[in-house]
Amino acid sequence: MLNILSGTQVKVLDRAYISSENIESWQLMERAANQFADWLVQNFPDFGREVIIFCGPGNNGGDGLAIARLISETYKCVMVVFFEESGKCSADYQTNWRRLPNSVSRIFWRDFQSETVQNPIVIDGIFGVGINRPVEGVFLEGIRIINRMIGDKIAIDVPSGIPADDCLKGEAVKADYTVTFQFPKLSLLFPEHAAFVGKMLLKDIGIPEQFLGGMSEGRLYVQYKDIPSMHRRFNQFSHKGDFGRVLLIGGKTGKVGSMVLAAKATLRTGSGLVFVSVPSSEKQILQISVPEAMVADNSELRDLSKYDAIGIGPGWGLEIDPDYFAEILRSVKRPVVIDADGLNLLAKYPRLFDFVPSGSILTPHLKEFERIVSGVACHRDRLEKAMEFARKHQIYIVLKGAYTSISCPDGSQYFNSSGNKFMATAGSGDVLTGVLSSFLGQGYHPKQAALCGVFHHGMAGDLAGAKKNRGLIASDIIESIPETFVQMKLQ
Ligand SMILES: NC(=O)C1=CN([C@@H]2O[C@H](COP(=O)(O)OP(=O)(O)OC[C@H]3O[C@@H](n4cnc5c(N)ncnc54)[C@H](OP(=O)(O)O)[C@@H]3O)[C@@H](O)[C@H]2O)[C@@H](O)CC1
Ligand SMILES: Nc1ncnc2c1ncn2[C@@H]1O[C@H](COP(=O)(O)OP(=O)(O)O)[C@@H](O)[C@H]1O
Ligand SMILES: [K+]
Repeated sequence: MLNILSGTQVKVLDRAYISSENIESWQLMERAANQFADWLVQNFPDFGREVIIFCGPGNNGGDGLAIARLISETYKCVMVVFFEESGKCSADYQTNWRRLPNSVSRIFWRDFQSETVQNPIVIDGIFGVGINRPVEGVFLEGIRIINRMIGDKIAIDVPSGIPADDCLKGEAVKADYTVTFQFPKLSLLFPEHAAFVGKMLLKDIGIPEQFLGGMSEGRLYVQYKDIPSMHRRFNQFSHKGDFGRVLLIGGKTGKVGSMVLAAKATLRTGSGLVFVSVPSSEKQILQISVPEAMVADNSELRDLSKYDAIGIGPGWGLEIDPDYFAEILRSVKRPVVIDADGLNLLAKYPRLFDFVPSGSILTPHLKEFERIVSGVACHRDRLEKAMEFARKHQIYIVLKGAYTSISCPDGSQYFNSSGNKFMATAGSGDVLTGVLSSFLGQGYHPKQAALCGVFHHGMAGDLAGAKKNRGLIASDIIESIPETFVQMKLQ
């Protein structure tokens, strides 16, 4: 797992690593520039296009200059636009300025005429994580020039203007791609910055993970390689009971489809027995749509101790008696998954939080979260509030969206890397409820259930999205869940 450090820690990390490896700081910059240049050459193979690189006065600009040198023999025309005379810039900027070959043209920002270039590749190296105040003056002009230009725009590390860990105040470069180094900077994961970051690419510059671990601030980025070892293994003699009995509660008239999706997803994630509680008028729909599931009648709801996991809320409606909900929560003696109307009921009747079993997993999307903790200013604020909430109630908050975050009662916060925009379609969240309930029922610790569940759900969405693109529907995610286990070679 990759630690996400704050912007101010990047310099500390750099220094510590450089001294432990006995290398020069420009050599680390060279690795970053090489990674960027390799990606550029592979992805933009029209070498006749002009490449314009905007270089600010710090190491982000230094990266830009190193990149200019590295690509100067591949692209026919490479130009550096600079803002300060080299003597006033960072030491590694100066080193790379001296190493610029003659074939790279250099132009002072005020003399640059953007109208004279046609469809260039524009590289933004004005500021990276070292930005420490809102941008104004010449650099703001630079950002505006980039934003006015027409071409492919690629930010080095961070789109200039965006603070590494906070929300943008003012203007910033609107990039199509951001190639970031070592770990994703926190602010690249904020929904408010989507139009600035574009597609994020993560490039390793060779600082070992354990090095970052020593500086951990409790924020981690979860990738494919982290997941298989988190799974429980089952043996050849495993039986239905080992894979868990799961109960799902929800699905009022007109919304029973949410229970159909959740039940199918629970089964596809490997649960042994799935029971569903829906209003009696909806039972038949459920039985016909999911013959593998059993419909729980009210008498079965009296003894909740026989279920290994319970998922509550999709399509439930807001008319549910809060005392009935409280009774369910009180009588379950283990963590539950709460989604959709389960969350809306908690927001409507906050006293219900007192009954939520510790270790439970709550899965709000941004709106649902805001109903629970009103007054959210931006994503930074949301993440802090989610963290506080998780600690206070000793629960897991799965804040859904791109880079879904998982805030844990122990103060750690994880960011998921799988998933895609095509999953923003009705019922995707119901599928997640099923996946999470299934892992809880299979005996996973709630943290493992949350991390594995969110990752597999996103990965299933990626597999389905590769075939269905924007035609993806929630059922496609369900059908792709088994492939996620096959690809990870899970037993
Ligand atoms: N391990 C890694 O990740 C690696 C990171 N690397 C790269 O280094 C980048 C970080 O470089 P960095 O620290 O030099 O900061 P950077 O963003 O270039 O700007 C700082 C300069 O701008 C100034 N300044 C700040 N705000 C300002 C404002 N609003 N308006 C005007 N000026 C402002 C500030 O000076 P000040 O005025 O505050 O004294 C300073 O001169 C990082 O993003 C990545 O690209 C790789 O090369 C190697 C490995
Ligand atoms: N742009 C995106 N990138 C990655 N995942 C996404 C994106 N948009 C939505 N998702 C995922 O799809 C699911 C949508 O859930 P939710 O908003 O509850 O949908 P619904 O209420 O329609 O079931 C969440 O798991 C979320 O993380
Ligand atoms: K930048």
